[in-house]
Amino acid sequence: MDNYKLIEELRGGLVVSCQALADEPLHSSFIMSKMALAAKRGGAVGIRANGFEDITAIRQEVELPVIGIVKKDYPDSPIYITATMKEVQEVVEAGAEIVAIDGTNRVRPNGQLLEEFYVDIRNTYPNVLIMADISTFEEGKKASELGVDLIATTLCGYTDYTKNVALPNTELVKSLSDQLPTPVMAEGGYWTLEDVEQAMMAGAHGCIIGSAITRPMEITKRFVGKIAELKLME
Ligand SMILES: CC(=O)N[C@H](C=O)[C@@H](O)[C@H](O)[C@H](O)COP(=O)(O)O
Repeated sequence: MDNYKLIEELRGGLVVSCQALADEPLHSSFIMSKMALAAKRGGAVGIRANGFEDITAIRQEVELPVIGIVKKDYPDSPIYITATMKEVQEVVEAGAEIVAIDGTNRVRPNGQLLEEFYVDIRNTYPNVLIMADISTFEEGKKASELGVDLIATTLCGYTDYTKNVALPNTELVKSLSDQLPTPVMAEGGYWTLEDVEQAMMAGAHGCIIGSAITRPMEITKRFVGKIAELKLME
């Protein structure tokens, strides 16, 4: 599929993020591949996944566009989503069509700035689509000016300077969608049908949901929390 068609496939659709890190109960490529299958049967238009093994297993199970990332903690660096070319290579070799990278203005663990990293990716993998995971409007604007193919609001709430922002941030989706030519995926903290409605009304190209669909421990906590709140009111 050509890249223009691929971006169109995501329009008005739901991408399901199928991720469970090593410390999570469902950590398993097999389980993630079945989560992806369930998402596909439910009507998802794409999958977001982490790491070579999960992306490969998902690729074998479903024929949907995959947004690949590699989460890795580097000492002394706050950047953990696809931080260097090594992680990009892993995503591309696993077969993802889209690589999502940290799209903030923070310095990468290898000292690179976003613009240098972006040029390296384009030069090395000219056919791979680049999604910038950003946390603020300014970061989205810069990523758009660089020429990324897609912007996602993934990191809003997860950088030092946005950690107090309430999620989901549909206002950020609106300002990005209104002012930039680059398609914007609403991502981060989408839990209800109303949240999704607001994001789509705000002009989102599509919505990416993880925890509310694929993290049963978080889903359980949410219900348990509600019951605990009700008990306090008795
Ligand atoms: C901040 C960060 O590391 N986000 C990660 C990015 O891939 C995932 O852990 C999230 O699940 C994903 O962004 C979807 O968001 P939510 O799970 O809130 O629907």
